[in-house]
Amino acid sequence: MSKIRRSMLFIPGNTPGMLQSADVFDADSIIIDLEDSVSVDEKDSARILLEQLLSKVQFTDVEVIVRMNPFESTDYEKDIEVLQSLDIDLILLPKAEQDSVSDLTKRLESFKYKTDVMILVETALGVEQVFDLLNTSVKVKGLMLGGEDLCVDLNCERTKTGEELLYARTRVVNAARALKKFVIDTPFTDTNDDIGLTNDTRFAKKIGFDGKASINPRQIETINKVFTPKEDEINDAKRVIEAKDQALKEGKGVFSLDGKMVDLPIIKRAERIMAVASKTGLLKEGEHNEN
Ligand SMILES: CC(=O)SCCNC(=O)CCNC(=O)[C@H](O)C(C)(C)COP(=O)(O)OP(=O)(O)OC[C@H]1O[C@@H](n2cnc3c(N)ncnc32)[C@H](O)[C@@H]1OP(=O)(O)O
Ligand SMILES: O=C([O-])CC(=O)C(=O)O
Ligand SMILES: [Mg+2]
Repeated sequence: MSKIRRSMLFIPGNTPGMLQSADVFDADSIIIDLEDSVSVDEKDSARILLEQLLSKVQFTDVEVIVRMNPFESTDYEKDIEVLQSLDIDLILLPKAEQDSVSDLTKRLESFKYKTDVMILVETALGVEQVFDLLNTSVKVKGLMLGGEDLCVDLNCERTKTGEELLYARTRVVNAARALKKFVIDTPFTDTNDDIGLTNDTRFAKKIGFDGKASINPRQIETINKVFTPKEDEINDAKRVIEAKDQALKEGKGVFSLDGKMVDLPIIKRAERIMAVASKTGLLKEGEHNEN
């Protein structure tokens, strides 16, 4: 069963206080950041802190991701050196473009390193290359869209309603779905605007993202709620699946439920809702059988 990734919490890699309690916030994944939230002077100490933390603390209920520094930076080599010895789930490669994704995946393959890669698409060129980036290696499992850097590169305004990201958002979702990889939306950076966060997260879900990045623990509950199926959705999905089982016995491919047509795409949607409900612990044993 693939992992559930509704929420991913960024934590600056030079903040021992925030890192100690990283697994109490209910985020599905944490992203320990060595890149833009850590100043140049603090990069070495962040790498040391990361090694110490992961040698002492075992995070069992949360996926652990580390955002490294970009390919062009002097810290890239130093990060790879440290990451090779760490037991983490994913490396997040920022400013992902063809050269950097090829370089990182080749190196990881050459040291037979078991950790996989998530790419951070946040340049205009990265958006245009996204299908090929995801297709570079089986090590690339999914992507995150980075709206802040992308808007700098695009020289556009960064608004709360995000019209400026529409092309990039739909393009990265399409590429990820075409290749069966996961796809995570950019963070909403006003930590005091829960209505804005809710609207932005609902929109991300509506257009196909699996989850959304966050920068503050106060954002996690809202994001998880949007990406978790509601009780009535689960009940409707159960009824579709029960009706499908009955229709199959009767040899019917299409049937009507409450006056609405049900055929294969609607059944697949119901099965997907049940799969997410199952991964979030909302079903009783035996209620969902993923095959
Ligand atoms: C564009 C990008 O690249 S985004 C990714 C990189 N950016 C980041 O990683 C930023 C991460 N977030 C943060 O550093 C902070 O949340 C900020 C700067 C945005 C806001 O800081 P504050 O206003 O101090 O946050 P707030 O008042 O909500 O903090 C409340 C508590 O949550 C903790 N907290 C805040 N953010 C985080 C976080 N991301 N992870 C873990 N704990 C956190 C604080 O330490 C504080 O704990 P305390 O009560 O024990 O002192
Ligand atoms: O990782 C993210 O989603 C945030 C980020 O770097 C950006 O928006 O530039
Ligand atoms: Mg960025």
